[in-house]
Amino acid sequence: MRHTNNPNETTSVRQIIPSTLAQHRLLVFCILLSVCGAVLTALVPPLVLGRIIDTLTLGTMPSLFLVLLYFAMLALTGLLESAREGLLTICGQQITHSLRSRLMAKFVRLSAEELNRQEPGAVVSRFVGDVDTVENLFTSGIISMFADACKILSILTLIWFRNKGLALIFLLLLPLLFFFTRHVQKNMLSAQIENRKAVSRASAHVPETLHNIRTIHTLGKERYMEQQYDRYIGDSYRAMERTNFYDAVYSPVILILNAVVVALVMLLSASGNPRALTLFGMSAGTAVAVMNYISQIFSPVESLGMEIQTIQSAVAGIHRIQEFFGLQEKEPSPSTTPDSGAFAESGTMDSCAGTQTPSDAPFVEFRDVTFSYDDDKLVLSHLNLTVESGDQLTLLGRTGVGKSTVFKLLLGLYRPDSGQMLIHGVPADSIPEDARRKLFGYVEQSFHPVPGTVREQITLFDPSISDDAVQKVAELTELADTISRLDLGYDTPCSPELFSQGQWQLLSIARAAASDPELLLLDEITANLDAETEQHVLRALRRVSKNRTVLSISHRTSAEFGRSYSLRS
Ligand SMILES: Nc1ncnc2c1ncn2[C@@H]1O[C@H](COP(=O)(O)OP(=O)(O)OP(=O)(O)O)[C@@H](O)[C@H]1O
Repeated sequence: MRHTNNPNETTSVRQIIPSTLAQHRLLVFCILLSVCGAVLTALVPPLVLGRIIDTLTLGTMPSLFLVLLYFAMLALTGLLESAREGLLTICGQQITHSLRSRLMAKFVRLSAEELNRQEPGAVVSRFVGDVDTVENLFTSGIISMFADACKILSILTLIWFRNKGLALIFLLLLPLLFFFTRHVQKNMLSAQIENRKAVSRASAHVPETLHNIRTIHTLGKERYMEQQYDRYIGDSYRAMERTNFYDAVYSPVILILNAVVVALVMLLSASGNPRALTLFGMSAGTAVAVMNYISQIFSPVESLGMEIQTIQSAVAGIHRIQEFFGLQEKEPSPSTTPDSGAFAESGTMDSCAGTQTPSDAPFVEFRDVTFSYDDDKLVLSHLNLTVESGDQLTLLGRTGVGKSTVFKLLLGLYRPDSGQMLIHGVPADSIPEDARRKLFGYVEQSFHPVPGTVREQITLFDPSISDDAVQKVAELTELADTISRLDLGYDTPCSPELFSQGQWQLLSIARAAASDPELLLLDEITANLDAETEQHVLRALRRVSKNRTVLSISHRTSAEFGRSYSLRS
């Protein structure tokens, strides 16, 4: 079933973009003003220049006003064009910000099943590549296309009033020029994509060769690896050649076309033929203005091709982002679930002692739980297990029997197919997010650092965890001395070489204990440690686990913690 936790949260690109633009009306107005202003002011200088030339050809001096007007209009056009670019960039950034915020809001609401199905690379490309294509839609897509279309139309209109013959030539020529430009751009793009693929294959080939150097020597595959590398480099070279060819051909073709059109119009206007003169006749000043317009009209036609490309990529990007917004979310908010009871009121476990939760309910109870990830593969069958407050229990069992699955059900990531998974008598999956951090402390096989300082590894940026609490857990885990010996103590930025593997695992325990959780979940935490470090970690763990409920997972045959429970398939 697909649903959204917050029904007011917009999850449609087609709504996010207009609502972002509506929030920045002044910005949008300024963009439109600068776009239209730049198009109109760019038309004036050639006209003024034409007038100056006409005045000069009559043997009189042009007025200072005309000369100043010419330069002022050139400057104004430049100013408006740079303002347009700047404002478009700001607008694109606003849209990028809105899209990424909504994508992140969606990401944290995704269900565990959906997260499992997602390729990490594909998710990252939604946030980065696809959002960038939507930003480009505004910075170099729709608005630029509108500006270029206005420019072409206004130049054509002006030429029509100045030289109908030239306007007719352009009406015939521009579609041909447009299709030629698109042809060149498409071929260049496909050559560039081929080149990028070939370069990335060649780049990957080098570390792969170094990584497998012993196997290559052992199997005598040096020649084969060399040939592969040559092939990738050859592909890249051929693709580059194609790009260079089109690049080299396009500009001369446009310049020659420009020159041919100018020459044709000049020849016809100077031919003296009365028929030709009705279409092409013009004064010297108009000739200068027209030549100016001819050179101006080619560049927007060239840009139009790229803008179409940008819009096509943005449409594909919007489609992919929309797909992401359609992914399955977690079950509805617990505040709407009647049996989430006391958890929903304050979001903490303290309230569980209240009258709404049955006082005799065990801390953790698997009540006849049956669970499978897919319909055909049963992982847990009719599991009955009770953990009382203060209990310390180790789950034992061979690999694949479902020990980690028990934790996932307990953390409320999945729902049992049948039976009930209860915490203090409340279904685990209906416990609010903020109550979970107070309720569970989770220690995994290895430490997963977050970017930040040593303190932030422990607090996970939770402002409610005080410096005293950080110090206390560091002492409990015997890390306090090690941390105080660091240059910046708790404020030392974290890097892999800062601690040994055992110390990282101690930091993991400190992190789990920092929020003073009621239940500690330990997932084979000593699996990667040597015997001595293991004893060290277990000692720290015993101190942290005092007066706490602990549920641990172990591959071993005997329990590291309290009593044991053997899971069987
Ligand atoms: N996300 C998932 N989607 C589908 N099947 C899964 C998923 N996670 C685990 N499984 C399957 O469920 C079964 C139990 O896995 P689980 O990780 O709970 O076992 P385990 O007892 O913790 O194993 P180990 O001790 O090796 O970590 C396995 O057969 C595994 O392939």
